[in-house]
Amino acid sequence: MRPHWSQIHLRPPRSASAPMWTILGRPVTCSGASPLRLAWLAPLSLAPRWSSLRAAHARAPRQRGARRMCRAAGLSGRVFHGVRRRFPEKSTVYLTGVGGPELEGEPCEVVGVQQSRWLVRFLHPRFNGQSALVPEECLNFGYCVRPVAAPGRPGRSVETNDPRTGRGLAAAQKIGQGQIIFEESPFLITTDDVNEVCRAFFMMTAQAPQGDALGTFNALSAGEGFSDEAIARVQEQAVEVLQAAMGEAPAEQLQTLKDVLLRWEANRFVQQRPPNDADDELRELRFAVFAQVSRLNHSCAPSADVGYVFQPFQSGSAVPDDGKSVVRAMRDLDAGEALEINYGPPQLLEWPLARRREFLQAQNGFLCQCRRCRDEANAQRREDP
Ligand SMILES: C[S@@+](CC[C@H](N)C(=O)[O-])C[C@H]1O[C@@H](n2cnc3c(N)ncnc32)[C@H](O)[C@@H]1O
Repeated sequence: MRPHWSQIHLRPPRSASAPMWTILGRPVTCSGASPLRLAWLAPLSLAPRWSSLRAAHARAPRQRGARRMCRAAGLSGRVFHGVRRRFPEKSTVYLTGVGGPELEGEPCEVVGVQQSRWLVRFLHPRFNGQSALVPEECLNFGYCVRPVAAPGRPGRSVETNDPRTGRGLAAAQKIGQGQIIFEESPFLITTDDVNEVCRAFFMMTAQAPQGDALGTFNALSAGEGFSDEAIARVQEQAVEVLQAAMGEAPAEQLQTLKDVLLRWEANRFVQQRPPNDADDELRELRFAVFAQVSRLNHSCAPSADVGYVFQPFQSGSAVPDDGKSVVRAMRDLDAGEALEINYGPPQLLEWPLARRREFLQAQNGFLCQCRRCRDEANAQRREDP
């Protein structure tokens, strides 16, 4: 019989060889490798419910201009479906309202779903890699760093460079309208909290050189065309993160975090499940960064489109490719034609030049230099010298 949550008291293991938790005062020993089935973690009576968790998230300080409603994105290669939520494999999640104050905010890695609970592995070394089963209302998503996988259907796109828009992609061959150009899973997924972005960066740094995520991230655009206003906002965020963590913002660390946040801002894609995906009750807003998709430039006359594949919700299972991004041709493309997407809402394509540029400057931090904008700006200058 399972003990009631109030009878469970969890303590960090006393030694590396004999990790120990106590239930009703009796020590429970488990091997670090196997999940600690007995010590399932039940919520405290005052644990926040779904609704309050959601409200708390909504109340959390948001970055100005953090949301780009425009760009759809994928999740990761393999996603676990829980009772009502999905977490990419190896997500870092934080415990909340479970096991007592010493476990509040404890970071764990998602391993899977069992018996309608999430199987998580404690990340802190004092837990010796032990696992626990946790009710899903006691988990908050933080970030996920994944190995960089080669995009599906290689050879259909090539890298390009343009002094106005930076590096980009072009069709490597003729591609028919509606055809898939490539598919890709992101290597970095975060919430819209800059602290989580910085934590993810430190995890990528710790994994290097084994992991390729750091190198891939550093090779992405650092928001080269960003306006002074956008740079000042990112600088403010980096100072806040450092002051909260260290009480000061030394110049070297400040520059590092500023670069990290600029890269993230320039390359993240908003991921949110469609509203009709009713099973996924907590439709959390997540940001995804890709090795290839993040190379797609914006155009006000786009040639490509990014969509994503969402598998039907199946509680308690892992689904490969759920949320994977799929890049398709919006029209027939010749070899060498630029692959460009619309970073804005669909109606942006109907707006006049000034409104489009204003929107992209405010939401994405750069002055649009796509062919259509340049042509229209030149035409206006000729008409109104
Ligand atoms: C997702 S990245 C695209 C790849 C990027 N050009 C690179 O060099 O890696 C977005 C960044 O590319 C640049 N960019 C994309 N589309 C642009 C456009 N239409 N006009 C000017 N800059 C653009 C901006 O610097 C933007 O922050």
